[in-house]
Amino acid sequence: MLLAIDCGNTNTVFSVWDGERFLCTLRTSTHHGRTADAYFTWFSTLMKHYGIEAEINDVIISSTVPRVVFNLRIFADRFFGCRPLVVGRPDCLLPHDPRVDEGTRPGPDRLANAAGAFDRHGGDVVVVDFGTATNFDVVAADGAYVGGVIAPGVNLSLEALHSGAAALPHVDISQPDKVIGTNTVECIQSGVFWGYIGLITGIIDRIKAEYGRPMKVISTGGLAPLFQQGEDLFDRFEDDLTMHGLTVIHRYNKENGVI
Ligand SMILES: Nc1ncnc2c1ncn2[C@@H]1O[C@H](COP(=O)(O)OP(=O)(O)OP(=O)(O)O)[C@@H](O)[C@H]1O
Ligand SMILES: CC(C)(CO)[C@@H](O)C(=O)NCCC(=O)O
Ligand SMILES: [K+]
Repeated sequence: MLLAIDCGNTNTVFSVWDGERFLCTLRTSTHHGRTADAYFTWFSTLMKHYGIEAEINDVIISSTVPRVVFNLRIFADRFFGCRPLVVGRPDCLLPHDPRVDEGTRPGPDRLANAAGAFDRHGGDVVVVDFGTATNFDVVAADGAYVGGVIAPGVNLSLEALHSGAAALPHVDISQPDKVIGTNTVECIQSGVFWGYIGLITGIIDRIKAEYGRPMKVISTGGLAPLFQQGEDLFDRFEDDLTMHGLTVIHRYNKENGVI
């Protein structure tokens, strides 16, 4: 079985894939100091808790935080006896090579999103991924990742207001009923929520205009549903898109004899 690890700047997600479906999805915060032993203690405890018996013999990692890969490699080697595939490294093949400026290293989560979106929908897709950053990943007709947009994430924007302005409290995101807030919290929520609606709409419209062909818009990431409510921004929401992309990349490497 395959263990797919999606390590973001805020959270790290482990999913076990049996070849047809995900048996479980486990989430922890990202810490570069976490050791291989600590990962295994956490992972095996939760697997036992959910009554899942999985014989893992392959591991694939997408990490937007380079430093955590060291301990995750030891984790894969020590507990599952395998050399993990690390997306973005030269020895991990991609079904379609990205077309970006020379020297650019697209985030592995974006490469996984592109592989997952192409597998499910074919090309001419834009993926909107709501993580620490909000990124828009454009997948061409032939499946290549061809770039996109990186914007500050929702929680990062809220945090920036709180840390940069002495009188502004920490606020959680929610959808305000109206735009004109009548207290500080409502004003912040309005700014970030409606500002974000404008950002998403504006960027998607501009991407479509520049791209010049009809495109599908797929959203992913924990906060995507919040922006879908009552708005017609995305064609689909697919929570497991990055993980699905990792299984696609793993399968491609297996078929091509890399592992
Ligand atoms: N309705 C909500 N209100 C507030 N926070 C939410 C809500 N829904 C999800 N979240 C949080 O939003 C964050 C976004 O989730 P997601 O897993 O997509 O990105 P992340 O893990 O934070 O980012 P990264 O992948 O860059 O580490 C998570 O921390 C999640 O707990
Ligand atoms: C944009 C993020 C932070 C989104 O997780 C990640 O994909 C990343 O670190 N990317 C590297 C730069 C790039 O994608 O062009
Ligand atoms: K993510």
